[in-house]
Amino acid sequence: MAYIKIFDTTLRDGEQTPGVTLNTAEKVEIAKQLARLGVDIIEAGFPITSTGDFEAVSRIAKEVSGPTICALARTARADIERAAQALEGAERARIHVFTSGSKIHLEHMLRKTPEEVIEASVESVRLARQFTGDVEFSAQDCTRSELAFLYALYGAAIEAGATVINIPDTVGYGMPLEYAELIRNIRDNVPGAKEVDISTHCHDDLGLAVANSLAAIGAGATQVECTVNGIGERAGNTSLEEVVMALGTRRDVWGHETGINTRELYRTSRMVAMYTGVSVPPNKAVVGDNAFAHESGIHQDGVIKALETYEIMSAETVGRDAGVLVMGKHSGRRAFRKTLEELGYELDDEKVNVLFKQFKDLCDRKQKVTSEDIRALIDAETARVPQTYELMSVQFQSGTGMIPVATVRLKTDTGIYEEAATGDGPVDAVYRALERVAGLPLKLESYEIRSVGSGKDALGEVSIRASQGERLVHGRGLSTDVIEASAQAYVDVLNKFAAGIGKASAQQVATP
Ligand SMILES: CC(=O)SCCNC(=O)CCNC(=O)[C@H](O)C(C)(C)COP(=O)(O)OP(=O)(O)OC[C@H]1O[C@@H](n2cnc3c(N)ncnc32)[C@H](O)[C@@H]1OP(=O)(O)O
Ligand SMILES: CC(C)C(=O)C(=O)O
Repeated sequence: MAYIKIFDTTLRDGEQTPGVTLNTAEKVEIAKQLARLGVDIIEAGFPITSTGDFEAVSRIAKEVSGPTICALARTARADIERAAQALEGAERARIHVFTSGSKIHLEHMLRKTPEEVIEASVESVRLARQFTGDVEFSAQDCTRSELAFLYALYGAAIEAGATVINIPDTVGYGMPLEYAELIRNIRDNVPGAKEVDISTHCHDDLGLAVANSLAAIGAGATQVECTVNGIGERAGNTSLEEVVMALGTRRDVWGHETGINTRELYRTSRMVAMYTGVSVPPNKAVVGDNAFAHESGIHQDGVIKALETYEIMSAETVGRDAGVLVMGKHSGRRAFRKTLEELGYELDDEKVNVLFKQFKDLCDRKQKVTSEDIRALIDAETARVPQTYELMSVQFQSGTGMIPVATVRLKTDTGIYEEAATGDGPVDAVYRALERVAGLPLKLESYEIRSVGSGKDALGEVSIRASQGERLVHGRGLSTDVIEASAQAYVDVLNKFAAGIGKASAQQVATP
């Protein structure tokens, strides 16, 4: 079993995410959280970049204890001296010197010969060693570099004093088997490589950053560079939470351990998402909203019976609330009943079946059905009286410059009846049409509408009070369509009058 060092570069490569800038206070807060999380190394910044970056590294070096604090530098004296200056006061300091390894970078970007690159690297590593005994050396673009040059370059860097050699897949070009082979080759062919830490630094251009990092660990790498939520340049870096949970959940495969307190993973992810403004996609492994949510009936039935049927790790392990059942159109009766119980309702099978049907109908009309929606369905159902009148359909037309007109269709014991009427507004037109069908003049005493849940497909709940003579009745309707909810409330009133419910003495409702 090996100990895999977690090198977090959220504050350096993570901040290279297009559009992201963190201020010093935010960086210090994140660094403190990374220390609580238990990362081994925090790459706090690239101090030559700006005064702000220098200050952030400087404060983190002085204020954050536990992890080694690292600063990035090109193979340039000014970069290295600035990095060393920023790291003053750190409990443990590392300077990370980088150059490039590929022909493409040497010819087009650095415009240096291989010999010049080796010479600058050796000088820079030596200079960095004058400030700290912990020097990491990287050559960008290793996966597109010639092996012979990499052997010479890394060999020279180790000889000059590098204590960690990092093998970046800078452009996310490597394939897992190929990248593992590269790590193995460097380990076996670079003099001194077995005496230093070999590190991975992968980008996610082809969605393989985590897979490549794991493959490298399998080939002998002992340090993984990664970022919280996988943020970083272009498509981002290896996601810290994914690589850590892959190592932990499949210890049977990898046989390694990390120093990460996984219970801090979710909180760290939330903090980074909040400060960077880069939100986590819902389907993101480990920290996404849906990572421990179960929506379909068969899965829900499984996890209610035993969590391990559909969960390979528990939500609590990564610091989240237990897996949740998301009620939606794919949910089944078992999950629905469990949700009712959690909401505090104990209902018999018959009621559950009626509600389940209403719930499924609602799911067809509404994107997200919330607990509040379910509660509203239960309230409406439990307050239900015998259905003398059943609303079959309601249609209306209204608009600027036209008189609203509504057509309603009601079913009773004696048949189906339809009437149309105009009104001052669509609800008034609907109520007049209903009044005609029922043949029962009612006085509307009050009308209230409120939204249940949020969003444009929230349910509208309409409550009305209507009287006939001395009798006063309260009716309720619930629908994603507020006019339909208004009609339902009126029909509820009609049914209550028909059932003899009301404040005053019973009075027969006219049959249409
Ligand atoms: C793969 C990575 O993530 S690498 C890190 C990327 N991060 C950043 O670039 C941080 C933000 N960068 C910056 O603020 C600026 O680019 C600075 C301050 C670093 C440099 O700014 P400038 O001096 O204006 O240079 P500019 O950015 O235009 O060009 C980069 C220069 O660095 C050189 N360079 C690039 N990498 C290296 C290296 N590893 N070692 C030495 N020189 C290098 C380039 O060849 C180029 O030199 P040139 O101007 O002589 O052609
Ligand atoms: C500085 C190096 C390690 C880097 O960020 C890369 O190659 O992607």
